[in-house]
Amino acid sequence: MKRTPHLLAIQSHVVFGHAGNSAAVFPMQRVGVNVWPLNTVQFSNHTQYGQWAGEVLAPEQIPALVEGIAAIGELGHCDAVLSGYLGSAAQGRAILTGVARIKAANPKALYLCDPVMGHPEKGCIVAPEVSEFLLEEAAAVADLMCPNQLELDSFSGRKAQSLLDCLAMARALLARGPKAVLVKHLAYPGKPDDSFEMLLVTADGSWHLRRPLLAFPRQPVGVGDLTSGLFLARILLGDSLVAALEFTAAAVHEVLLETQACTSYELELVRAQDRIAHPRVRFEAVPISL
Ligand SMILES: Nc1ncnc2c1ncn2[C@@H]1O[C@H](COP(=O)(O)OP(=O)(O)O)[C@@H](O)[C@H]1O
Ligand SMILES: Cc1ncc(COP(=O)(O)O)c(C=O)c1O
Ligand SMILES: [Mg+2]
Repeated sequence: MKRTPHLLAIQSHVVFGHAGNSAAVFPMQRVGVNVWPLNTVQFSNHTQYGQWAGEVLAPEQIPALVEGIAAIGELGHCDAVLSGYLGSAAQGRAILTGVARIKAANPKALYLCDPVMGHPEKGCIVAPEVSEFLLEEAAAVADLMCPNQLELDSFSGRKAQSLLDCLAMARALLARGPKAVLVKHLAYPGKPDDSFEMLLVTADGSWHLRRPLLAFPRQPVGVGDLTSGLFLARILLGDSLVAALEFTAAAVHEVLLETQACTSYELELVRAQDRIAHPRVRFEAVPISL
């Protein structure tokens, strides 16, 4: 029988609704991964409501919790680490300490870093020390990085001018260490208005994927976290990087269709669970040749 993979997911938790682990844990479980959620914050709701209650986890708790799992002899079973929103660079460094400990226990373990920087237009910006940490420290350790366009622009210090420019920026990030860069959401002058696009770049090639852009009165939150989580889950389940991208795009699209049909602001993950596990739509990742 095939072993069920184990994944340590280090990101935020919201009591109500879906962002961070509250967007990613259930879908990763639903596709067949054992998830170990380590919540970096516990907030009442995601920050795009403009108000919330709750607390941030002290950075030293992250390696302490990892050490606790080592103490019961289970750390070597960890196949991957996922990290998302960081409250501070100190929390990021604590995650890297945890990743180093896990890689020592299981050298095959993968680390996916979602370099969450927030959306300035939605009133959510991370401190400059966090973006600097992500580029200068986390990129060197991460096996996979999943920025959106804003995050890629921030790493590059400029705005992308074309699809080829996005590709060049993703390759520059790849050169800092990751084996693959998934740009979860592309934006560039000339992109068709009705498409939502993603880009995968590895040492072996580059792939571009398009899916329909759906209309929402208010953009749902947690889509990036859902995307990174499903991408890593499918890789652990044995998909190639390209197959994991195609599955993820389809499953996320199914969630958005369900969310749109319910006219809900929060992602309809429970209602969409069968569609997550068995997406009915399919989008092809097309190789880009220069
Ligand atoms: N097919 C789609 N149609 C419309 N909006 C989408 C679609 N897919 C994702 N989105 C929206 O696009 C954004 C996702 O962008 P991205 O920058 O990858 O992620 P996030 O901000 O969630 O990390 C979110 O605002 C999400 O609600
Ligand atoms: C607590 C929390 N975690 C994570 C996120 C990231 O969500 P997204 O996937 O939309 O980038 C947000 C966004 O507001 C948030 O409030
Ligand atoms: Mg995000």
